[in-house]
Amino acid sequence: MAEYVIYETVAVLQINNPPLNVLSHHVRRQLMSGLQQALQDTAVRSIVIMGKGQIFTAGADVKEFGTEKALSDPSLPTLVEAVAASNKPVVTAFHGTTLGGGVALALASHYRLAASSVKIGLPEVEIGIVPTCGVSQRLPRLVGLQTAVQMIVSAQTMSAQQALTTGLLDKVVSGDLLSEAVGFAKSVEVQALADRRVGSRAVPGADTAEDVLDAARKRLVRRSRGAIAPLTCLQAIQASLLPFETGMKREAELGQYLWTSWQTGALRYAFLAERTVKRWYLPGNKTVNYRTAEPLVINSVGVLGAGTMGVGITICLLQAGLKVVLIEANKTQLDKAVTLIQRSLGGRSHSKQLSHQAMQLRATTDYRQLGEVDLVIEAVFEDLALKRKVFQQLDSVTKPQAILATNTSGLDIDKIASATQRPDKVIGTHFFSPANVMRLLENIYGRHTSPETIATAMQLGATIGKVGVLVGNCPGFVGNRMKGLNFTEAMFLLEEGAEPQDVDKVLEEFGFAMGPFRVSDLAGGDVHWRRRIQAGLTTEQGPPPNTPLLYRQGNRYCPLADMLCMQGRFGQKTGAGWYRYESGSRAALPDAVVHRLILKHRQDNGLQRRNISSQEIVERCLYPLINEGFRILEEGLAAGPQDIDVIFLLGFGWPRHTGGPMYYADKVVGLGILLRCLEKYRALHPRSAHWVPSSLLQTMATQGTSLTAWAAGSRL
Ligand SMILES: CCCCCCCC/C=C\C/C=C/C(=O)SCCNC(=O)CCNC(=O)[C@H](O)C(C)(C)COP(=O)(O)OP(=O)(O)OC[C@H]1O[C@@H](n2cnc3c(N)ncnc32)[C@H](O)[C@@H]1OP(=O)(O)O
Repeated sequence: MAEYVIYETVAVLQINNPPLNVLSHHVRRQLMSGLQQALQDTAVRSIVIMGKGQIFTAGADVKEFGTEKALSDPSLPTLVEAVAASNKPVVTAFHGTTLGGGVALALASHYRLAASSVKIGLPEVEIGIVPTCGVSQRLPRLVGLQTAVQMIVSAQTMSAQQALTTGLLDKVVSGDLLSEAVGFAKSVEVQALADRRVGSRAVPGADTAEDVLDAARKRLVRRSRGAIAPLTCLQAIQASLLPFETGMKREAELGQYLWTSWQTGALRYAFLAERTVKRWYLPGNKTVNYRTAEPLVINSVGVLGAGTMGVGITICLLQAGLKVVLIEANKTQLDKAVTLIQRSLGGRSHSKQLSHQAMQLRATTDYRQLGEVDLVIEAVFEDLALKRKVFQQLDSVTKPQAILATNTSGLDIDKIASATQRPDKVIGTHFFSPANVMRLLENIYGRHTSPETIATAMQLGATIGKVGVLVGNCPGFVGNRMKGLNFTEAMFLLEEGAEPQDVDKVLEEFGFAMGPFRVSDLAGGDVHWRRRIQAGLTTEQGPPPNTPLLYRQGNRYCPLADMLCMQGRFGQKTGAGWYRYESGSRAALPDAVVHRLILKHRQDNGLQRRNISSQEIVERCLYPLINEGFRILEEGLAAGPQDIDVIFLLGFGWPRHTGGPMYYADKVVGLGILLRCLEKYRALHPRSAHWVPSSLLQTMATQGTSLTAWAAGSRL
């Protein structure tokens, strides 16, 4: 609700809609009625709008979008224009975070005041809409085009000091906001309003406008990769160069275009899915869930292994204020890791100058130092026998109640747990590289993992700023199990006529930051080669004896990646992989060696080259992965499609504007079309089991059920 209180001649309208004061329909109604009351009351000479609680407002109520309430009277645009039209001075005073619609209210006001700790931002582009309600027209008039473009298109927040410097704020206050705002409102009651209306001003620096807009356009064309909101927002900003009323009309047209686009639905879904997965439960036993399981308190964590992952994990733990004991048997490696960690945390090599966070690190080669930690994360080489040995040791040196987590990216959690006397305290915590940057934490429960252990791993994820997604135990878990199929098909496309750069280009146009071959070169081709060797699919010398080159373990197989690895072409780190890299450069250059290798492979094996369309590349690379997602749901390895989508959005660079693989299948492709497509490719490629449609998909497509609706019904 919004509260209405009079302080002598000042009417104060306070938004009170915990926890984030979002501008839901009932709040807008009360604000509008408060505004009208203040305008009619002759004793009132000025008006203050502010918020109660932690923040001013997180903006429009995203959960209302797509429902009738979003545009019900008074809609946000109507409320904002009523503020702008007020003939009594309106002062917006904000604190905490002020986003989206909150900024719209402020820009329509005559004065803007804020607490010094405020963060101001326009996240609309991230949910695929234009900052309407006059924001795209008033903001450039107030702060100039350059800053407006930066705020609207980057969606980054601004500090109070920055906002003051750019002219967005009139005053930053450090005392009590309510009394400061009331005092300020009184002081401006006699001031004329005409030049306080932002809409009546001209955009400053209009002479350089074209340059600013052109530069921004070029940047966005390069970066947007199929997302329509950023460039549409830029068009709206450009309209601020027109007379205000004309610009407002243009803003409304562009606003309508995005408001009704499928991409805003997908982006909103992604926003909510990231929050939904926190409400975890076991798909096979819903009584075990985030409400019923209590996490243990974790103050100190051991990290075992100081390679790239171990270092990244240590950095996030220290950044979250936890104490860390880092164990590495190789002293040189340990010293190198400590330097990297200290550098990353802003400390220097002498302990006196270390940052407080870095001082919470104890680095040692001695396992026994793990005796007092509450939880250990093992990050040694990806080898089951090694991990089992390590877990046996951990079991003997750590206190009995300590949780033992493994950062495996696909090994069997139960097999690792069975090396200990405490399988209930063993869990998978799969970080993504670079671990201190990537926001995903895939948590994998084994057969014996206790609810308390799961709750602790999920809580730890939140503590270190990650989005934890709980999944069941299977080879590759959810992410790598699905992703593997994308690369398999990408390689088959090479056998049939494509080049690595063709496949990468199409998937980059679809929205991925990098196509599968560039990703493979970045990650290092040897990682998966070792896994294929361990799985008996290949050997260091080529196919296992008596094995046909193009078939392994009953399925079609492409040996091209193995052939590259046998030549020592592991990707960027060796200067060559699917592409070549000139010294010190990360630019992937098409390589004649690879071209000839593919050509020879086709010739040697009688594989016919044909032209492959972009559509086929998308279908071949993405649909098997999605089909596997349905299988994962069917097998009860993920609680819902949101969990799978969040894994792909945050761990694999899946383009956010498509919502994730499961949302994309459900809402963009359509389950019926997906099913028919899988059946078509199954007929063409009968030796690839991944084209066999999952029964869940078949049932849903046949019954015309929506995956998202099905999932919404089952979520806790
Ligand atoms: C005819 C032409 C068409 C034009 C129509 C015009 C209509 C008006 C439209 C446009 C103008 C205005 C636009 C906007 O304001 S868009 C909304 C902008 N705001 C956001 O995107 C806010 C995003 N929120 C955040 O970034 C964070 O939540 C945070 C930084 C504010 C707080 O973070 P944190 O403390 O970590 O909390 P959570 O993120 O976990 O959130 C807690 C809880 O609150 C829910 N929530 C957050 N923001 C919103 C919101 N804006 N609306 C509704 N609900 C919100 C969040 O989902 C969590 O709830 P849970 O899912 O149930 O756990």
